[in-house]
Amino acid sequence: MISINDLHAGYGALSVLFGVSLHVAEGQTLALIGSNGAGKTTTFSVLTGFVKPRSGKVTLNGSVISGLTPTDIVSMGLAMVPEGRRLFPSLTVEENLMIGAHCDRKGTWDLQRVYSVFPTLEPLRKRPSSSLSGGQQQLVAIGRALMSNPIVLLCDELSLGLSPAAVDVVYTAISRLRAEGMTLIIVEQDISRALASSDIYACMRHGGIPLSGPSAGADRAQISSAYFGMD
Ligand SMILES: Nc1ncnc2c1ncn2[C@@H]1O[C@H](COP(=O)(O)OP(=O)(O)OP(=O)(O)O)[C@@H](O)[C@H]1O
Repeated sequence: MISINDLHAGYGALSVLFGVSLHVAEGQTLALIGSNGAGKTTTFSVLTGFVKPRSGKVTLNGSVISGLTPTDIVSMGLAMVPEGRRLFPSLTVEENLMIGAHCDRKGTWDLQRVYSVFPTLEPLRKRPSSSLSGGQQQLVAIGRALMSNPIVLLCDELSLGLSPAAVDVVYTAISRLRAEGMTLIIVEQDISRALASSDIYACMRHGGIPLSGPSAGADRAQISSAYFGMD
């Protein structure tokens, strides 16, 4: 479904990614975990076309997407829920959702399907997004990304700044999407939450992936060692 092969990337003189390779099969959820500065956001920036890789290749459903523009990458079927949600506060829920549909990619996601998967949004559809709770706003941000009919959805730190109750709401939404067969890559700092919400995990450190594997039965101590760089 999505394959990332030996990706190297950075900013000017700074090298950040040193040979990142990941593969996510159709319907799988990958949790990308790692401490601050490990390179998770940079990986997402390369996947979405905002940072050009220095070398390496990303393929989506067999087509090379690395090096394409962000607009072309969305059209090819890769969408992202950005850290901090980035909704238009004065626009209504429905207007925010419709922004995701502008790429005109054909598929089964439309307003009706978003409301059926996230039923709490429908009664709020005429409300400005700024009047919603943090958890509800995160659902709008996820719904907006779905409106582009992605093959793969990237979610960057969905729980950041949310109350524990709101985080539960958001991860219930993620489990619904998994049940719908969506292919997901989530960045999540909470290791327990990340493992509980994914099929496979990859632990990132210093721009590489020292540890990866199935989430079920993953060795927490080994992950903590890779996460914090302990031997
Ligand atoms: N736009 C940028 N320009 C220059 N350096 C950057 C830029 N964005 C990130 N970096 C640097 O790249 C490295 C990796 O950062 P990145 O944001 O990818 O890590 P991260 O794992 O997502 O961490 P965090 O959880 O803090 O977002 C860090 O050293 C960071 O300072």
